[in-house]
Amino acid sequence: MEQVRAAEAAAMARLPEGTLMQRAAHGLAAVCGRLLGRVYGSRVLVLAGSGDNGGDALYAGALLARRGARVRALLLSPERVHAGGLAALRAAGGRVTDDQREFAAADLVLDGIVGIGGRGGLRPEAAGFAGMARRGTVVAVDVPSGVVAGTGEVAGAALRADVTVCFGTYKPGLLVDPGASYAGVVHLVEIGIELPEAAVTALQEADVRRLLPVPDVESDKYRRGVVGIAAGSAKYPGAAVLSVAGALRGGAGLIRYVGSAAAEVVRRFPEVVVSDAGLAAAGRVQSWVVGPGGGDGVGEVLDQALGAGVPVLVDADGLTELARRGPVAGASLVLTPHTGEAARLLAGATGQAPPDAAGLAASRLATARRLAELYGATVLLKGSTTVVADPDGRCRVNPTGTPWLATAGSGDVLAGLLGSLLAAGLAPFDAASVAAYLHGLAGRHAAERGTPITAMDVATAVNHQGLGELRRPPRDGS
Ligand SMILES: NC(=O)C1=CN([C@@H]2O[C@H](COP(=O)(O)OP(=O)(O)OC[C@H]3O[C@@H](n4cnc5c(N)ncnc54)[C@H](O)[C@@H]3O)[C@@H](O)[C@H]2O)[C@@H](O)CC1
Ligand SMILES: Nc1ncnc2c1ncn2[C@@H]1O[C@H](COP(=O)(O)OP(=O)(O)O)[C@@H](O)[C@H]1O
Ligand SMILES: [K+]
Repeated sequence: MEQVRAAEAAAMARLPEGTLMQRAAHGLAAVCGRLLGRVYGSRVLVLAGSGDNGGDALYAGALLARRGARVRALLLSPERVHAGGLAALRAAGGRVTDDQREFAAADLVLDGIVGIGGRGGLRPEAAGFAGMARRGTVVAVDVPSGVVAGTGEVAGAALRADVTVCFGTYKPGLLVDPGASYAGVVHLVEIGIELPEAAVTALQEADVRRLLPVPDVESDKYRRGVVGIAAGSAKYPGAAVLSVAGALRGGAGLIRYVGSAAAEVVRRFPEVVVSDAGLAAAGRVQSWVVGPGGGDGVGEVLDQALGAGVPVLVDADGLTELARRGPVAGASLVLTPHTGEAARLLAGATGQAPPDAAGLAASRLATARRLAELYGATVLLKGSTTVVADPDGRCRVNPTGTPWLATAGSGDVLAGLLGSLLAAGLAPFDAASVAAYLHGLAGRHAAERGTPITAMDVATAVNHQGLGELRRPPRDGS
């Protein structure tokens, strides 16, 4: 958020005073007008805190009042309210109220309590609104109050918005849970600020299209990439089948499977080359996937993979084993923990007791970054919002996915898919973020009818036609 402030300061220095706030307020009022349909005669409540966020809300309230809305403003700190915003609202016919019942009666509530200047949990006078019954639409100004704009963390209560109108740039807190679940539909209003490359980004369809490997005339199966899958055990043979299913859809030219589920794997996928000897006997690969359903023998498998000189993806039982050892040097590593595994990994690296997994889910960006730094690895932290952190500090939030993906074995499919992209030569950070993107889209496609899906449905859906389009260059060649 420091970058946003610096960019705003630079723009403000160029522009007449108040220009950015006026742009923000006009964009905000326009969205509110569309949501209301008929502005004239509608009831609007502005919740105004003491900073510029309250200023935006009051100016937008004034614009709606000029169009005939009955606008009331509830001031959370009347002595420190944005004076210009309040004067504009009054001049337009709006009034100040202290009647909290306006909240339930309003057709539209503008949440201008705090924006990017919010610190700590909402103060008690504001927190009460978080749980209050409402009839109308709640529109958050820039960010739902109570959500930390830079991280998506929520310290205590936050206002639940139907729509968030953010200014200049999407704040990470609108894209990462738990914050994202408070934001509703997010609209961006351009206010003319120029930002440096953001610390947290999200892949767009065009990025995925650019990154996904497509075979050309010179390709052969080895050049397309060979992925090695060391997964499954007597107890969990299914994990082997599912990670191979994911890998087959990732675009590698050949899959070598090593482990005790070789018979199950070839029965289902005759195209896979299998062996039940060690990794060294498997032949050359360009990446190893270690751990899904790995069972007790996973330690030795991990040792062999780490010594193979190719990128290694460690998942599931492999992560538990890695946590026992703590950070290892030498290999290019991708770790794919859910929050429970992340807790173990943190404990393994710090020697402290494992932190509470729910707490890690509430601070997803910080958790992924910390693990990436501690293990010198690319970390894909799974869950309601998947985030990918690189040891070089970059971070991506995955924009696709659906809660239907929370089904046994879907993580195995993701591991195979990601391993396949590594073998095809994508850098670990790109491979992880593209895999999460495709996995999330496949999950959405499989769950299109709103019925439960299986992990194998997800793997199959990666080949769905819509996703296949991502591998085709656009017709204009751009
Ligand atoms: N700086 C700019 O040029 C622009 C800023 N804009 C708006 O300005 C906002 C940032 O404004 P500010 O820097 O004034 O900060 P905010 O208005 O976001 O918050 C600061 C105020 O809120 C109070 N506050 C902090 N934490 C609180 C909490 N937990 N509970 C209750 N009150 C709390 C503080 O005492 C302070 O008065 C942006 O989010 C955006 O809405 C827009 O107008 C666009 C242009
Ligand atoms: N609430 C949720 N919303 C969206 N995706 C989820 C949610 N919970 C889990 N997922 C996704 O489902 C997959 C589950 O993987 P994982 O936890 O490894 O399960 P398993 O080990 O059974 O395969 C991950 O891709 C994860 O991001
Ligand atoms: K707000």
